[in-house]
Amino acid sequence: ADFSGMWKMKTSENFEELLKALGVNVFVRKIAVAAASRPAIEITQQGESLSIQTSTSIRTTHVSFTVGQSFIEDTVDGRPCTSTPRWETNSKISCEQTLQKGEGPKTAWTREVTNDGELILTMSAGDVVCTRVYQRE
Ligand SMILES: C=C1C2=C(C[C@@]1(C)C/C=C/C(C)=C/C(=O)O)C(C)(C)CCC2
Repeated sequence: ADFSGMWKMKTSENFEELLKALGVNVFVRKIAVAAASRPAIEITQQGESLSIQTSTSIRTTHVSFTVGQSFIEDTVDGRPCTSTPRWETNSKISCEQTLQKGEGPKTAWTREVTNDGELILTMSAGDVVCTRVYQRE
């Protein structure tokens, strides 16, 4: 599947609950929820390699990875982890994360391009799952 494009968010559910499950305090959660309500996502893909830039008013993150190869990124609450992305289907990438240090709930993300051209991101922490749906600009 092709994840490339400029994506804008259509819906988000459980984002604040995700941050709460990760122990983010209410003050920072409110800032993050506000900032993450209007993200600009830019994905470029060459074969199995993806580069994802996630821009918000207060923080922009940039990850590049090749599916099947572990890489280092931050969890959504900003903690360094080792991520291992793999194809779950030919249009869905599943990525398990392992914290580099310290303890915390098990985190993971999935990214999927649907048949009607939407991008679905799920981020999980323990049994809390946040689902965000994007459309191409
Ligand atoms: C603004 C964000 C902030 C945080 C994480 C992030 C980066 C949340 C954005 C996530 C998005 C936009 C995900 C997506 O839609 O892919 C922290 C909790 C460290 C706190 C500071 C503000």
